[in-house]
Amino acid sequence: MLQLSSITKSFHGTEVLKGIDLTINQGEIFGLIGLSGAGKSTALRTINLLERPTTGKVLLNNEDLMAKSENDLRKSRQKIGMIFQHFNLLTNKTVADNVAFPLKLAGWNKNDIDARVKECLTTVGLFEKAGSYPNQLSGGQKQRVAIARGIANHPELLLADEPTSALDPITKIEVINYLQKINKELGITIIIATHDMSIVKRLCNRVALMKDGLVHEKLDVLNSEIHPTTEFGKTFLEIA
Ligand SMILES: Nc1ncnc2c1ncn2[C@@H]1O[C@H](COP(=O)(O)OP(=O)(O)OP(=O)(O)O)[C@@H](O)[C@H]1O
Repeated sequence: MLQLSSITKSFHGTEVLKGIDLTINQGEIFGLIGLSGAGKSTALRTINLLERPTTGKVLLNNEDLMAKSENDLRKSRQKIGMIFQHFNLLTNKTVADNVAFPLKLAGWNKNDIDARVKECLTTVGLFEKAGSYPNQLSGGQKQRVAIARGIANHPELLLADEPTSALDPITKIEVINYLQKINKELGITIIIATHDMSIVKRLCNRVALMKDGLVHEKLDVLNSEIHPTTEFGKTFLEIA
């Protein structure tokens, strides 16, 4: 469903992505792993053009996102939800209004928004918190609201940038379980950038190990095990 082709990204003349090629299949949970600074978050953010690649192509269902007009790109982006390490909720809006936000932007009518907000909050087990404000919630609850917001517009793809890094180990498992649920029950393809190998082993079907702005090795995750073939891959998996 998604193809990244020869993606490069430079910031102020420094190339931080040096030619990323990746194909992500419909329905999989794919991990971007690697050391700090390897380019995981930047690679993830090129997928919805939050970071526009310097060169290369991003194909979503064979459509070239970089070639689209602003209006068409806005529509394509509605197929891609995103969640972040620090949740990025609107603190002055209720939980329900946070989830409603992308639907308002997409021009939904009020009745449809209300029904969809209820559905999404129920999916993440938080309907009873609809009227609360983000600062009244725990970290895990905030991330679940962010997941509800991320799936509100029926995306095909959810991008997750370090989704559990700000959470304690127990809460982390709770969030992982909800990500698994939306993948299985709603068929949403998920791409996760993370350092956290425990979530990768629990959740992902495949991973790309990144090093210095390149995909160093692509690996299958089978029965929560990853068997790298390169020296760097073996060392990384030992220490991670
Ligand atoms: N907006 C930016 N401006 C300048 N440099 C940036 C910007 N965003 C990322 N970089 C640089 O790009 C490189 C890759 O960063 P990125 O955050 O993608 O790595 P990462 O693998 O996700 O690291 P971490 O695990 O620490 O989040 C780093 O050297 C970083 O400093």
